[in-house]
Amino acid sequence: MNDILLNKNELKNNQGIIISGSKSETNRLLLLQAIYPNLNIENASNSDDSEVMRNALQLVDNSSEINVHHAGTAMRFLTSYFAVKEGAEVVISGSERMHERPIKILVDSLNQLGSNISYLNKEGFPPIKIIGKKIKNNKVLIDANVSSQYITSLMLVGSSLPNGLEIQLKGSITSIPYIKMTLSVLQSLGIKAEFNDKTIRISKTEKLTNDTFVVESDWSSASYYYSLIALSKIDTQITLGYFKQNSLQGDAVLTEIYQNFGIQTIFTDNKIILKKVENLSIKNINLNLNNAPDIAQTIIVTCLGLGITCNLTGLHTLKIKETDRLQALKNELEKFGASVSISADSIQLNNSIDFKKESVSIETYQDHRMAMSFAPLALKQSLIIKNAHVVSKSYPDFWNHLKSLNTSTKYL
Ligand SMILES: O=C(O)C1=C[C@@H](OP(=O)(O)O)[C@@H](O)[C@H](O)C1
Ligand SMILES: C=C(OP(=O)(O)O)C(=O)O
Repeated sequence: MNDILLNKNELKNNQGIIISGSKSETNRLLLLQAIYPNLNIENASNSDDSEVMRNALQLVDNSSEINVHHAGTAMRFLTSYFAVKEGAEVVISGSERMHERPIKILVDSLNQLGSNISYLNKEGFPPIKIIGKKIKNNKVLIDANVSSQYITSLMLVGSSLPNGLEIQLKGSITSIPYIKMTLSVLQSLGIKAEFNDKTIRISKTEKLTNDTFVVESDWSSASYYYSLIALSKIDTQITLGYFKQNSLQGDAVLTEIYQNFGIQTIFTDNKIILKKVENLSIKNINLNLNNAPDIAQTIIVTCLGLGITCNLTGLHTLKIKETDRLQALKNELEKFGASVSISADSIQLNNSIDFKKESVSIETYQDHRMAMSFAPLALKQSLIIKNAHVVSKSYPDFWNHLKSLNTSTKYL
């Protein structure tokens, strides 16, 4: 499968869609399962990124080469895992893009603790070589402004260290809900962990008091249905499982954000019903998405589809994700005739547009979220999504699920 043609269409009624488990929760739990083998994970993610994590952690040989492909969480979480595993000797590499995604902040902190990690190519970037060490130190300082994944990575190994771990965060803290997710996962398994102001403390824990964790489905994946419903007629609705009202995932903020686009979220049992209840007449929206960077692409494409201008801020991390997402969005949104400006941490969609008769071809830059965030625009005009298979990084079922709602999904 390469490119996919989405002819202009309306949503069809359906029996509801079950989205697989959150990749963020799953990748945390897989690492914890490697430390605490009795841990039982239910509704785990079927994403490529979780598969990469699973395979890497199943290595029996202490001396191995691991390729994490595009999986940022796997790259960062596995670095700490092997760095504190006495006797391990591994090389971790990834896709070309992964070798442009910085890791120095995490490596410096681990080496400060007593690890032995070196760069095989460019200083500060994967591939890296790790020689696992027994870590006796229990205090570490880390820059918190570039990626919360570095902090999660340290938190996940903290309870396995002989003296636990105290992590001091330096500077402003980015993507905070992901740190809180890690904290909640640890606490719910019975690991003593606290996060006050700029200090995180994880206590040494031999055994989990609760050894089953049910992963909630992935809210970032749900965002594409919010966009589809936002671009549909009043009363259109869709049911998604399995979600809960008290989510650990910051992207559950979708329920609030999409009220701006006339969408109501109804929680019933373990599912949500998204329903378009109003055609609101807002013309412009301003949002700081520092807490929910992964839904920025979804939201700006919804705005384009609805003819709303928008100003999204707090997005400095988008430049170091699967692609430079700010530049990629600008390139693709401008194909529709939109005027888009970007800065180091923001993006503005400045005008509304007229949709075209001919299909528009969307480049996806090896970024699953470029493919999935543009797909809902097929309710407004025909699209060709290039390299459509990229979605499997987080949501392998995406095109099949979309097809169950929309008759015309054609592989080219
Ligand atoms: O911890 C996690 O599971 C994630 C943290 C976020 O990254 P940053 O902290 O680098 O923004 C997010 O964008 C990513 O998709 C998943
Ligand atoms: C940024 C993402 O993932 P990662 O950083 O784990 O590659 C994402 O899924 O949008």
